[in-house]
Amino acid sequence: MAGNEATGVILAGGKSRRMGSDKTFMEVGRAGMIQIVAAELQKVFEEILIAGGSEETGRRLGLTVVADLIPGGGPLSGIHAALTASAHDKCLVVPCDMPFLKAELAALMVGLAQGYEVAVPTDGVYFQPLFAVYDKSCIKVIEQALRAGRYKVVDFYPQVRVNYVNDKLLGELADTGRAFFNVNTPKDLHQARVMAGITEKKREKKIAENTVS
Ligand SMILES: Nc1nc2c(ncn2[C@@H]2O[C@H](COP(=O)(O)OP(=O)(O)OP(=O)(O)O)[C@@H](O)[C@H]2O)c(=O)[nH]1
Ligand SMILES: [Mg+2]
Repeated sequence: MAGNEATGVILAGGKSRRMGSDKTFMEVGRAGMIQIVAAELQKVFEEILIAGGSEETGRRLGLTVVADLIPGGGPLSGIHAALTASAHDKCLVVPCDMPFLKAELAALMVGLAQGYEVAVPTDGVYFQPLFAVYDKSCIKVIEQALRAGRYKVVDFYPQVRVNYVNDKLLGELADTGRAFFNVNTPKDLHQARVMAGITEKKREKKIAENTVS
């Protein structure tokens, strides 16, 4: 899978307000969400950075944590810091609370970002700015947005070259509803655990039936 020419970034500098306590390592299936996300990205990226969060998170994962350089802008601050620190020009940015994301989709997005400054999935109405690829050439524009208090990630898109990727294209590779499922509330966490459990049971059934090895 093509990913060697890009850096994987996991955003982890949030306050988990809706969850009520730090959601980073909350378990879905067999591991903490950020551990699942890191393991999936490791299939594609040699360099993975954690944007925001504690040094302890980095130690537990064996990954480098980069602190927000212009704090207070939410995920946009994390994207900015990661682009500044990454070894590669392009960063595939994901949140720590997307436990069913797929490496195949990450690799596809990196490929679709070639020749663009941003590649973002869209259904024509909504964007997935936190499953998107950003180029270092966005740093200046993002910095201006942060300094002006324009924190909504998609707001800087009109200023750069964006590949708006029809999410039907991603849907050919994986169930995007599942892959982009985002755990924000205790209810979402419960649902994610149910989703993980169902799959696990299906897998065990398949193993029992000898249809997978
Ligand atoms: N580096 C960095 N990451 C952030 C920041 N704010 C949010 N994130 C991350 O961005 C991703 C999406 O944010 P949310 O799902 O809203 O997470 P959150 O901000 O912890 O949750 P709420 O407080 O409930 O909004 C998560 O992976 C967060 O950890 C920030 O200020 N800096
Ligand atoms: Mg979220």
